[in-house]
Amino acid sequence: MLFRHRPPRLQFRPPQQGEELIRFEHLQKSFGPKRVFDDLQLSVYAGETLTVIGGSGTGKSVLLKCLIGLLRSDAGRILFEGQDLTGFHEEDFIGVRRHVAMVFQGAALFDSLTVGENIAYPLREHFPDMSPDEIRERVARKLELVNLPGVEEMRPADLSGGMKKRVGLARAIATDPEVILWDEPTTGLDPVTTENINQMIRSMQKQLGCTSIVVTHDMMSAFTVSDRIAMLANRRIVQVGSPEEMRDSTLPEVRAFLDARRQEFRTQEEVAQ
Ligand SMILES: Nc1ncnc2c1ncn2[C@@H]1O[C@H](COP(=O)(O)OP(=O)(O)OP(=O)(O)O)[C@@H](O)[C@H]1O
Repeated sequence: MLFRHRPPRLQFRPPQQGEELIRFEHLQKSFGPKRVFDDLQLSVYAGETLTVIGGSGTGKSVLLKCLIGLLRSDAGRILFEGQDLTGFHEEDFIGVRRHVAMVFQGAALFDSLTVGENIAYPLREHFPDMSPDEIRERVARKLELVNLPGVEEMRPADLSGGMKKRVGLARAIATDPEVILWDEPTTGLDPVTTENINQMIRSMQKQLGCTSIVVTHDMMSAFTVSDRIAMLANRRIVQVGSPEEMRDSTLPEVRAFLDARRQEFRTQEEVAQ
Protein backbone atom coordinates (compact mmCIF):
# COMPACT_ATOMS: atom_id res chain seq x y z
CA MET A 1 0.00 0.00 0.00
CA LEU A 2 1.19 3.50 -0.86
CA PHE A 3 1.02 5.02 2.62
CA ARG A 4 3.15 2.30 4.29
CA HIS A 5 6.27 4.35 3.69
CA ARG A 6 4.94 7.65 5.00
CA PRO A 7 6.84 8.66 8.14
CA PRO A 8 4.63 8.14 11.20
CA ARG A 9 2.84 11.34 12.13
CA LEU A 10 2.40 10.25 15.74
CA GLN A 11 5.58 10.82 17.70
CA PHE A 12 5.18 8.11 20.26
CA ARG A 13 7.24 7.73 23.44
CA PRO A 14 6.47 5.18 26.17
CA PRO A 15 4.34 6.97 28.77
CA GLN A 16 5.14 7.20 32.47
CA GLN A 17 2.55 5.46 34.64
CA GLY A 18 0.00 7.97 35.89
CA GLU A 19 0.72 10.74 33.38
CA GLU A 20 -2.10 12.13 31.25
CA LEU A 21 -2.05 10.03 28.08
CA ILE A 22 -5.30 10.98 26.35
CA ARG A 23 -7.42 14.09 26.64
CA PHE A 24 -10.78 14.74 24.99
CA GLU A 25 -11.08 18.51 25.01
CA HIS A 26 -14.35 20.37 24.28
CA LEU A 27 -15.35 17.56 21.91
CA GLN A 28 -18.41 18.01 19.71
CA LYS A 29 -19.97 15.41 17.43
CA SER A 30 -23.28 15.28 15.58
CA PHE A 31 -24.85 12.96 13.05
CA GLY A 32 -27.09 15.23 10.99
CA PRO A 33 -29.45 16.91 13.43
CA LYS A 34 -28.57 14.47 16.21
CA ARG A 35 -26.03 15.95 18.59
CA VAL A 36 -24.06 13.21 20.39
CA PHE A 37 -21.34 15.25 22.16
CA ASP A 38 -21.44 18.83 23.25
CA ASP A 39 -18.31 20.08 25.00
CA LEU A 40 -17.26 16.63 26.18
CA GLN A 41 -14.17 16.64 28.42
CA LEU A 42 -12.27 13.60 29.69
CA SER A 43 -8.69 12.69 30.58
CA VAL A 44 -7.23 9.19 30.66
CA TYR A 45 -4.05 8.46 32.61
CA ALA A 46 -1.36 5.95 31.66
CA GLY A 47 -1.81 2.56 33.31
CA GLU A 48 -5.38 3.06 34.49
CA THR A 49 -8.52 1.17 33.57
CA LEU A 50 -11.23 3.75 32.94
CA THR A 51 -14.77 2.63 32.26
CA VAL A 52 -17.26 4.80 30.40
CA ILE A 53 -20.86 4.09 31.41
CA GLY A 54 -24.08 5.63 30.14
CA GLY A 55 -27.46 4.80 28.67
CA SER A 56 -27.97 3.23 25.28
CA GLY A 57 -27.19 5.61 22.43
CA THR A 58 -25.35 8.17 24.57
CA GLY A 59 -22.21 7.87 22.43
CA LYS A 60 -19.89 5.49 24.27
CA SER A 61 -18.85 3.63 21.13
CA VAL A 62 -18.65 6.88 19.16
CA LEU A 63 -16.13 8.16 21.72
CA LEU A 64 -13.84 5.15 21.17
CA LYS A 65 -14.21 5.40 17.40
CA CYS A 66 -13.30 9.11 17.40
CA LEU A 67 -10.09 8.27 19.31
CA ILE A 68 -8.86 5.84 16.64
CA GLY A 69 -10.12 7.82 13.66
CA LEU A 70 -12.98 5.51 12.62
CA LEU A 71 -15.22 8.56 13.12
CA ARG A 72 -14.29 12.24 13.02
CA SER A 73 -15.37 14.77 15.64
CA ASP A 74 -16.80 18.11 14.47
CA ALA A 75 -14.95 20.37 16.89
CA GLY A 76 -12.67 20.21 19.93
CA ARG A 77 -9.42 18.28 20.27
CA ILE A 78 -8.32 14.73 21.05
CA LEU A 79 -4.82 14.81 22.47
CA PHE A 80 -2.62 11.70 22.60
CA GLU A 81 0.60 12.39 24.51
CA GLY A 82 -0.14 16.06 23.87
CA GLN A 83 -0.49 15.63 20.07
CA ASP A 84 -3.79 16.66 18.54
CA LEU A 85 -5.21 13.74 16.55
CA THR A 86 -8.10 15.71 15.09
CA GLY A 87 -5.85 17.11 12.34
CA PHE A 88 -4.51 13.66 11.40
CA HIS A 89 -5.23 12.23 7.96
CA GLU A 90 -6.87 8.88 7.53
CA GLU A 91 -3.53 7.16 6.90
CA ASP A 92 -1.92 8.76 9.99
CA PHE A 93 -4.41 6.84 12.12
CA ILE A 94 -2.80 3.57 11.03
CA GLY A 95 0.14 4.59 13.24
CA VAL A 96 -2.23 5.54 16.07
CA ARG A 97 -3.93 2.13 15.88
CA ARG A 98 -0.58 0.42 16.38
CA HIS A 99 -0.56 1.97 19.90
CA VAL A 100 -4.32 2.12 20.58
CA ALA A 101 -6.08 -1.15 19.75
CA MET A 102 -9.78 -1.87 19.91
CA VAL A 103 -11.45 -5.09 21.00
CA PHE A 104 -14.72 -4.89 19.10
CA GLN A 105 -18.07 -5.85 20.59
CA GLY A 106 -18.61 -8.90 18.39
CA ALA A 107 -14.87 -9.72 18.18
CA ALA A 108 -15.11 -8.85 14.43
CA LEU A 109 -12.91 -11.73 13.31
CA PHE A 110 -12.49 -12.56 9.63
CA ASP A 111 -14.48 -15.79 9.19
CA SER A 112 -12.54 -16.83 6.11
CA LEU A 113 -9.21 -16.78 7.96
CA THR A 114 -7.93 -19.15 10.64
CA VAL A 115 -7.45 -17.89 14.19
CA GLY A 116 -3.70 -17.66 13.58
CA GLU A 117 -4.17 -15.66 10.37
CA ASN A 118 -6.58 -13.32 12.15
CA ILE A 119 -3.99 -12.52 14.81
CA ALA A 120 -1.19 -12.23 12.25
CA TYR A 121 -3.22 -9.70 10.23
CA PRO A 122 -2.29 -6.54 12.21
CA LEU A 123 1.32 -7.73 12.46
CA ARG A 124 1.59 -7.85 8.66
CA GLU A 125 -0.05 -4.43 8.46
CA HIS A 126 2.15 -2.69 11.04
CA PHE A 127 5.41 -4.66 10.77
CA PRO A 128 5.90 -5.49 7.08
CA ASP A 129 9.47 -6.63 7.77
CA MET A 130 8.55 -9.19 10.41
CA SER A 131 9.60 -12.71 9.32
CA PRO A 132 7.07 -15.60 9.11
CA ASP A 133 8.82 -17.29 12.08
CA GLU A 134 8.59 -14.13 14.18
CA ILE A 135 4.92 -13.77 13.27
CA ARG A 136 4.22 -17.41 14.17
CA GLU A 137 6.03 -17.02 17.48
CA ARG A 138 4.21 -13.75 18.31
CA VAL A 139 0.81 -15.27 17.45
CA ALA A 140 1.50 -18.30 19.68
CA ARG A 141 2.58 -16.04 22.56
CA LYS A 142 -0.55 -13.89 22.33
CA LEU A 143 -2.79 -16.98 22.27
CA GLU A 144 -1.04 -18.25 25.41
CA LEU A 145 -1.61 -14.88 27.07
CA VAL A 146 -5.37 -15.17 26.53
CA ASN A 147 -5.36 -18.82 27.71
CA LEU A 148 -6.01 -20.32 24.28
CA PRO A 149 -2.72 -21.98 23.37
CA GLY A 150 -2.54 -24.02 20.18
CA VAL A 151 -5.80 -22.97 18.49
CA GLU A 152 -4.08 -21.30 15.49
CA GLU A 153 -5.64 -23.63 12.91
CA MET A 154 -9.23 -23.32 14.15
CA ARG A 155 -11.82 -21.20 12.32
CA PRO A 156 -13.80 -18.45 14.08
CA ALA A 157 -17.03 -20.36 13.31
CA ASP A 158 -15.81 -23.22 15.54
CA LEU A 159 -15.25 -21.01 18.60
CA SER A 160 -17.63 -20.23 21.46
CA GLY A 161 -18.58 -16.60 22.15
CA GLY A 162 -16.07 -16.34 24.99
CA MET A 163 -13.28 -17.86 22.88
CA LYS A 164 -14.02 -15.42 20.06
CA LYS A 165 -13.70 -12.51 22.49
CA ARG A 166 -10.35 -13.85 23.63
CA VAL A 167 -9.10 -14.29 20.07
CA GLY A 168 -10.30 -10.72 19.40
CA LEU A 169 -8.20 -9.65 22.37
CA ALA A 170 -5.17 -11.63 21.14
CA ARG A 171 -5.47 -9.85 17.80
CA ALA A 172 -5.82 -6.46 19.49
CA ILE A 173 -2.67 -6.98 21.58
CA ALA A 174 -0.64 -8.52 18.74
CA THR A 175 1.16 -5.22 18.10
CA ASP A 176 1.86 -4.67 21.84
CA PRO A 177 -0.38 -1.58 22.06
CA GLU A 178 -0.15 0.73 25.05
CA VAL A 179 -3.90 1.38 25.09
CA ILE A 180 -6.70 -1.18 24.73
CA LEU A 181 -10.27 -0.06 23.98
CA TRP A 182 -12.92 -2.55 25.03
CA ASP A 183 -16.35 -2.11 23.44
CA GLU A 184 -18.93 -3.95 25.59
CA PRO A 185 -16.52 -6.79 26.43
CA THR A 186 -18.98 -8.83 28.51
CA THR A 187 -22.23 -8.27 26.59
CA GLY A 188 -24.08 -11.50 25.87
CA LEU A 189 -21.68 -13.70 27.84
CA ASP A 190 -22.60 -16.14 30.62
CA PRO A 191 -21.43 -15.30 34.19
CA VAL A 192 -18.38 -17.58 34.11
CA THR A 193 -17.12 -16.21 30.78
CA THR A 194 -17.88 -12.67 31.98
CA GLU A 195 -15.68 -13.24 35.04
CA ASN A 196 -13.01 -14.65 32.77
CA ILE A 197 -13.06 -11.53 30.56
CA ASN A 198 -13.02 -9.25 33.63
CA GLN A 199 -9.87 -11.05 34.78
CA MET A 200 -8.36 -10.60 31.31
CA ILE A 201 -8.93 -6.85 31.48
CA ARG A 202 -7.22 -6.70 34.88
CA SER A 203 -4.36 -8.91 33.76
CA MET A 204 -3.67 -6.79 30.67
CA GLN A 205 -3.12 -3.92 33.10
CA LYS A 206 -1.03 -5.95 35.57
CA GLN A 207 1.02 -8.04 33.13
CA LEU A 208 1.47 -5.59 30.27
CA GLY A 209 1.00 -2.24 32.05
CA CYS A 210 -1.67 -1.32 29.48
CA THR A 211 -4.08 1.55 29.77
CA SER A 212 -7.66 0.43 29.15
CA ILE A 213 -10.81 2.29 28.25
CA VAL A 214 -13.83 0.06 28.71
CA VAL A 215 -17.31 0.85 27.46
CA THR A 216 -20.02 -1.19 29.13
CA HIS A 217 -23.60 -1.44 30.37
CA ASP A 218 -22.52 -4.12 32.81
CA MET A 219 -22.13 -2.38 36.18
CA MET A 220 -20.83 -5.52 37.92
CA SER A 221 -18.04 -5.60 35.38
CA ALA A 222 -17.47 -1.82 35.68
CA PHE A 223 -17.12 -2.00 39.46
CA THR A 224 -14.80 -5.03 39.17
CA VAL A 225 -12.34 -3.82 36.54
CA SER A 226 -12.20 -0.03 36.91
CA ASP A 227 -9.80 2.32 38.61
CA ARG A 228 -12.13 5.14 37.60
CA ILE A 229 -15.58 5.32 36.05
CA ALA A 230 -16.85 8.15 33.82
CA MET A 231 -20.56 8.71 33.30
CA LEU A 232 -21.74 9.91 29.87
CA ALA A 233 -25.12 11.66 29.85
CA ASN A 234 -26.67 14.71 28.24
CA ARG A 235 -23.95 14.76 25.56
CA ARG A 236 -21.03 15.11 27.98
CA ILE A 237 -19.15 13.45 30.83
CA VAL A 238 -21.16 14.42 33.91
CA GLN A 239 -18.97 12.77 36.56
CA VAL A 240 -15.69 10.86 36.84
CA GLY A 241 -14.64 9.08 40.02
CA SER A 242 -13.51 5.90 41.70
CA PRO A 243 -16.04 3.03 41.75
CA GLU A 244 -16.84 3.94 45.38
CA GLU A 245 -17.36 7.62 44.52
CA MET A 246 -19.69 6.68 41.67
CA ARG A 247 -21.61 4.23 43.83
CA ASP A 248 -22.12 7.01 46.42
CA SER A 249 -22.82 9.72 43.83
CA THR A 250 -25.71 12.06 44.51
CA LEU A 251 -25.75 13.40 40.94
CA PRO A 252 -29.26 12.72 39.56
CA GLU A 253 -27.99 11.39 36.18
CA VAL A 254 -25.66 8.90 37.90
CA ARG A 255 -28.26 7.84 40.50
CA ALA A 256 -30.94 7.31 37.86
CA PHE A 257 -28.58 5.20 35.72
CA LEU A 258 -27.30 3.06 38.61
CA ASP A 259 -30.82 2.53 40.02
CA ALA A 260 -32.11 1.45 36.61
CA ARG A 261 -29.20 -0.96 36.15
CA ARG A 262 -29.71 -2.38 39.66
CA GLN A 263 -33.40 -2.95 38.91
CA GLU A 264 -32.55 -4.63 35.62
CA PHE A 265 -29.97 -6.84 37.34
CA ARG A 266 -32.54 -7.90 39.98
CA THR A 267 -35.06 -8.73 37.26
CA GLN A 268 -32.48 -10.86 35.43
CA GLU A 269 -31.70 -12.71 38.69
CA GLU A 270 -35.42 -13.36 39.29
CA VAL A 271 -35.87 -14.68 35.76
CA ALA A 272 -32.85 -16.96 36.20
CA GLN A 273 -34.26 -18.46 39.44
N1 LIG B 1 -22.02 6.06 11.81
C1 LIG B 1 -23.11 6.61 12.36
N2 LIG B 1 -24.01 7.30 11.61
C2 LIG B 1 -25.09 7.88 12.15
N3 LIG B 1 -25.39 7.82 13.47
C3 LIG B 1 -24.55 7.14 14.26
C4 LIG B 1 -23.37 6.50 13.75
N4 LIG B 1 -22.73 5.91 14.78
C5 LIG B 1 -23.46 6.16 15.89
N5 LIG B 1 -24.55 6.90 15.58
C6 LIG B 1 -25.56 7.40 16.53
O1 LIG B 1 -24.87 8.05 17.58
C7 LIG B 1 -25.51 7.77 18.82
C8 LIG B 1 -24.51 7.15 19.78
O2 LIG B 1 -24.18 5.85 19.31
P1 LIG B 1 -23.25 4.85 20.11
O3 LIG B 1 -23.21 3.58 19.34
O4 LIG B 1 -21.95 5.49 20.44
O5 LIG B 1 -24.06 4.66 21.46
P2 LIG B 1 -23.68 3.78 22.72
O6 LIG B 1 -23.68 4.67 23.91
O7 LIG B 1 -22.41 3.02 22.46
O8 LIG B 1 -24.95 2.82 22.74
P3 LIG B 1 -25.12 1.28 23.14
O9 LIG B 1 -24.82 1.23 24.61
O10 LIG B 1 -26.53 1.00 22.84
O11 LIG B 1 -24.15 0.49 22.31
C9 LIG B 1 -26.71 6.86 18.51
O12 LIG B 1 -27.85 7.66 18.39
C10 LIG B 1 -26.33 6.27 17.18
O13 LIG B 1 -27.49 5.96 16.43
